[in-house]
Amino acid sequence: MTTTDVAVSGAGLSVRYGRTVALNDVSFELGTGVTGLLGPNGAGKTTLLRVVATAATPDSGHLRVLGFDPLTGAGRLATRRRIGYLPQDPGFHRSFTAFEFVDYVAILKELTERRSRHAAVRDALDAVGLGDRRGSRIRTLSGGARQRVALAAALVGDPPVLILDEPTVGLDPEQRMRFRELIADLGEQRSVLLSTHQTEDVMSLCREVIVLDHGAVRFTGTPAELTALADGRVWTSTARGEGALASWRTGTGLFRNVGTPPPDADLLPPSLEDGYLTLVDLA
Ligand SMILES: Nc1ncnc2c1ncn2[C@@H]1O[C@H](COP(=O)(O)OP(=O)(O)OP(=O)(O)O)[C@@H](O)[C@H]1O
Repeated sequence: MTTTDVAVSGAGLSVRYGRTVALNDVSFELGTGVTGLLGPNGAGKTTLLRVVATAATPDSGHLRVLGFDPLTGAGRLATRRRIGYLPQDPGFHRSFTAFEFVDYVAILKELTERRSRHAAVRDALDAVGLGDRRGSRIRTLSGGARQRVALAAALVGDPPVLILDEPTVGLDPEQRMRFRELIADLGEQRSVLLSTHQTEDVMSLCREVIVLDHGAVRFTGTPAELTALADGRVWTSTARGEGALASWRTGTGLFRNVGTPPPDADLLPPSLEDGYLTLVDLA
């Protein structure tokens, strides 16, 4: 990545909660496109997203968002105007309509001029396909539509950087596919940081992947490079494989194993999930 491509960068970021080290010396760069953030529960993903979205302050380290320093007062405001954040729990006021909720977020983002703000709210709801539902109360919407309202709130004001915390969680396969289409479109012009447990989302959407484990960056690279970590490390066998980090009987009755194969193993091409498992299991 050349310096001019870098929209967001972090260096040596650390966050502690009492004795828990949530982030430990994390450095990363985001360019245009979708960057996936993978990691086991408690790895520090939400903490990192909150730091980038200026919702949490690191104990140490540096952050740059589009040339601004969000850790200073003036830089924080400039950053907030340029970042859209979809948190894990958007904290909806369920009696709000979709329009009222997105408008409320737009006010928090300090879009103060009413007429242009309302136009921005309509644009954001149109972008997520909810233009005709903007008067619906949030409590009457399906889970997928609610997630789209949360995405519209992140999109209002058309920020060039989007931070999305597990946006496809709880969605059915069709809704997930629709969300993927939306996120892919958004990533064409913007920098999107997407935290997810869905390795398929990463494979189909992301230009780059960051793997966090125990608060530290374990991997940065392309989805193909993450997959390649498990080259020669996935095999099939009639019994549970010795030397396997993970081993399970598949629908065919044969075992699929990930780990260190025996010399005569029947090797399989790895998936991105295999690469990820290899990495975090070896931690
Ligand atoms: N406000 C807080 N107070 C105390 N500990 C916290 C707080 N927020 C996070 N932690 C701890 O920091 C660590 C990282 O949590 P974080 O939520 O960032 O992980 P995560 O990778 O997003 O997990 P998940 O995939 O389960 O959402 C965990 O050990 C968590 O318990």
